[in-house]
Amino acid sequence: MSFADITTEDKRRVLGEFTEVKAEFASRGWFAGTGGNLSMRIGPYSSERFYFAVTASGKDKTRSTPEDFLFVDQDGKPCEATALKPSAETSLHREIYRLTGAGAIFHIHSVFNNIVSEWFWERRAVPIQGVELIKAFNIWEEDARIDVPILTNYADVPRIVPEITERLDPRVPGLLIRKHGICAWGKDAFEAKKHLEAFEFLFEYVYRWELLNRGKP
Ligand SMILES: CSCCC(=O)C(=O)COP(=O)(O)O
Ligand SMILES: [Zn+2]
Repeated sequence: MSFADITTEDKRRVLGEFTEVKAEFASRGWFAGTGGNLSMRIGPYSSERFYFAVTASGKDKTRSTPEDFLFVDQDGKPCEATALKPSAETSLHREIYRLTGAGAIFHIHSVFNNIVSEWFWERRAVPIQGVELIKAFNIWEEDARIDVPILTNYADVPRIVPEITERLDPRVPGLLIRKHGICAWGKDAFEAKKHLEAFEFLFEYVYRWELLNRGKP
């Protein structure tokens, strides 16, 4: 199946859902300074061939316009004639889709995700244990522990890709990039949003817990 076989109705459905999620994240202040990018997969999937809608690069993502998204293929190449440029971080989305077959990937910058990524940089992971919201990742064991990987924030974005390949943990639907932000994903937009919200809650928890424990005897 090629991109041409995807129905207009399907494209409208994806873009409708996409527009809603983007507006919701904008209302939370998750796109400061044009930072952040979102993608949603469309059509059938194989790790060698897939398509997704992605936010256009450099846009003010707090606004809704007819030029907010474009469709690209597994190589990040536009599927239709367009003057829009895909997100500068499309290579991260491509690799996560290739490895996981996810249905949506959301990347946002927040103060809490930036701070914890620096605080735990020497460990290359943020450890989180026993907090209820770990269950949002469908991890139900008693006192579960997860380690959220932290990747190097290379200015040349494609250089981050091999670290995704190496560090992605199938149990943990998110990756931090040092002093940059998080990519969180799920089988569809609903699940990717749930995961992103859970990560942001957990990062704020970790931040506050570390602060509270400074100087504790
Ligand atoms: C001004 S933020 C720097 C780029 C970035 O990290 C980001 O998330 C937005 O890049 P895009 O190309 O997707 O607009
Ligand atoms: Zn970013």
